[in-house]
Amino acid sequence: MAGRRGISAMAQKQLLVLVDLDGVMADFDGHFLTKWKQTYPEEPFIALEDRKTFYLVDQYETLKEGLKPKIKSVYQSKGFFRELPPIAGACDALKEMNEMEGVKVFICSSPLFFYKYSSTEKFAWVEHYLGADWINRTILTRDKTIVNGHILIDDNVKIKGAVDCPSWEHVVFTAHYNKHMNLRGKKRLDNWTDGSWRDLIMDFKKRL
Ligand SMILES: Cc1cn([C@H]2C[C@H](OP(=O)(O)O)[C@@H](CO)O2)c(=O)[nH]c1=O
Ligand SMILES: [Mg+2]
Repeated sequence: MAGRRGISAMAQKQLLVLVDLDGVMADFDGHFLTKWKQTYPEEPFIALEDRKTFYLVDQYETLKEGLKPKIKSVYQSKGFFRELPPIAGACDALKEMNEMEGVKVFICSSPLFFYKYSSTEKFAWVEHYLGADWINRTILTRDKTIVNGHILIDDNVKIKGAVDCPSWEHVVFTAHYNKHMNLRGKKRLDNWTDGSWRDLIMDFKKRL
C-alpha cells in the first residue's frame, strides 16, 4: 500500500505539457500562403506580417467576397497537413523537453471538421518529425478543454469547449495574427529558438 502511495506521489510531480501542432510546431499559415499563391495566382493574398485573425477565412473574406470555397480547397486537400514545414526549433525543443526530469509532453491538436486527410496526416507528421514513439503521446480532439494537463501551449487565443475551467493553463504561442491581441493576462511563448521555453517549463515545475 505504502509502495502504491509512493508511486502516485511521484506521478503527481510529473508536469504534463500539452503542445498544439498547427501554428506551434507546424507552419499552417506559411504553408497555406505558398499553396494559395500556387493554386490561385489570380486571387489576392495576405502577407504573413499582415495576418490578423486566427481563422484564415475570416480575414480573406474581407479582401474579396466568396473566397471561402477556394480557401477550403487548399487546406482540405490531400497532403496539405503532411507537408506542413516544422516551425524553427520546435521538434528539437519538444524532444529535449520530454527528456527533462519530471516532464511529460503530449501533442494536443484538432483535426479539421473535414477530418478525412488532416487526422491521419497529423499522425504521419508527428511520426516523421518526432518519431514513432510520439504517436503514443498524440491526442487529436476537437475539444481541448476536456484534456488533462498543466500547460497547453497553443496559438489560438480563444480556446473554447465543454469545460469552462480546463485543468491546464493556456500559454499562447506567438504568431503573426495573435501578436497584437490582448491575452488578458495569459503568458506567451514567442518561439522555440531563444531557449525561453526552458524557463517557462522550470517555472511551472516549481509550482507543482
Ligand atoms: C481552418 C483553420 C485551421 N487551422 C488549424 C487549427 C487546428 O489545428 P491545431 O489544433 O493543431 O492548431 C486545425 C483544425 O482547425 O487546423 C488554423 O490554424 N487556421 C485555420 O484557418
Ligand atoms: Mg494551433
